[in-house]
Amino acid sequence: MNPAIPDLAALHALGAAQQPSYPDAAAVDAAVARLRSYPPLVFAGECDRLTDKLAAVTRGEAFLLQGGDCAETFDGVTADNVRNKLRVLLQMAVVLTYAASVPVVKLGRFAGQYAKPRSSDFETRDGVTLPAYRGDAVNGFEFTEAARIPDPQRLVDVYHSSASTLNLVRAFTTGGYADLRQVHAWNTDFVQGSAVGSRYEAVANEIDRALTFMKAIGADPDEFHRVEMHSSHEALVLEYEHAMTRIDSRTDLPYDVSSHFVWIGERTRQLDGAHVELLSKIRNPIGVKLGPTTSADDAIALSEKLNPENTPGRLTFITRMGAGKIRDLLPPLVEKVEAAGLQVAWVSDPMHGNTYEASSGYKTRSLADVTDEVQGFFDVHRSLGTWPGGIHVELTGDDVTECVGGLEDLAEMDLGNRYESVCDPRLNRVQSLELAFLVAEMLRKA
Ligand SMILES: O=C[C@H](O)[C@H](O)COP(=O)(O)O
Ligand SMILES: C=C(OP(=O)(O)O)C(=O)O
Ligand SMILES: [Mn+2]
Repeated sequence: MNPAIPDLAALHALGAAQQPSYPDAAAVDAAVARLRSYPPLVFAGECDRLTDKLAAVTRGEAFLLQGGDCAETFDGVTADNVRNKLRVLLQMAVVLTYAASVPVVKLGRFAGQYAKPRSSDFETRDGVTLPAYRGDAVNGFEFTEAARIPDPQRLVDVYHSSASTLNLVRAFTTGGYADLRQVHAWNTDFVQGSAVGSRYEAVANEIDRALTFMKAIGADPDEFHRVEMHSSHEALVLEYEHAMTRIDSRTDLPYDVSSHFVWIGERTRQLDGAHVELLSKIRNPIGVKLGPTTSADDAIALSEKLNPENTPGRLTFITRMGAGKIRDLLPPLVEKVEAAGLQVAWVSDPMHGNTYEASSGYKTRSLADVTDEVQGFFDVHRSLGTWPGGIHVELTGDDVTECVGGLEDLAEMDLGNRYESVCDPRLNRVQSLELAFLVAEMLRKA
């Protein structure tokens, strides 16, 4: 390990929030040793490419679409599931690119998104209290004492599940599934019959015409054959991220090779804490979630520590204020960070500030709030003359019933029909596409 990277004990000594309490230290050491022996999941050069793309976002020349599950599960690593997630991201990207004529940087919240910070360490059901579920990386979702014990072997399973997911994503995105000439084929099943499905079909028809025109004037159709899709997750469990941090042979610099992009969550962004320390050492492009308690000084200090060279593309601030607060809280933050001359990409997470509990007990979000936060984000950036650089969304390619609202008018009483998330409520495919059309409209005006 590069001497610049503190060892795990030193990191833990800094204080690390939201970590599992493993009962068996020897088993942790064994899992970490196993992970250290595994090959990288991504190549450092790919991370650099993503940094370059995010530099374009920082300059206002591209838009970031980051999306996927709140929490991936090991059981969810199936061909259908991965394909459906990819498909909705491709459809959204097409809508955004076409309607706004802006390059869209595609970043999946997948192939590693297995660890969850929680607001409480415990969960109580029918008078029984057990440790909270912290993601498949840590413990089991099943509500039993045995399942909820943190098991470090799960970190090894995270590696293998991420490898399978990434392998399939790479196959789909380079092997023809993501070919722009497939733009109609992505519009299948339940989406096709929806209002937003027909709107998409109209865009797809126009893209067809544009492709035919380009072919006629001699453009190489293979240009449209592949798509670049990157992976990302929250860097939460120190053992995993530390074991996957390696020295790049080209540059002799450390990269977290578990994902192209990793971010620090709202609950772990303490300036002198372990997560900020570890991510300050790696060379990947990174993000930090900024919630409503973030002061401009906090954001500036984070930028100085995480991006001391002020490299464009290195740092993305993902704001998640809530629809009711964004118009008040975002302006002073953006103003001061920009006045300090800091190079950051500004991205909106319109999900995490808008979660509430429905009367049925389900955690949910309303598409109206989600849209309103994104609108507020665009309004603030427009008034300050800064670039609204992207969206970070929890979504799925399936027809789930987790968030309310949208053109299908999903109501709170529908939530039980198909609520499958093991953590936060995700937009379903129709809601995701609807959001893409709304954001495309905002982008066009921006
Ligand atoms: O996204 C994940 C977080 O763990 C989540 O927003 C917190 O949810 P909780 O309040 O259910 O723990
Ligand atoms: C936990 C998450 O977000 P935040 O850190 O912003 O609460 C998340 O992205 O799932
Ligand atoms: Mn979440």
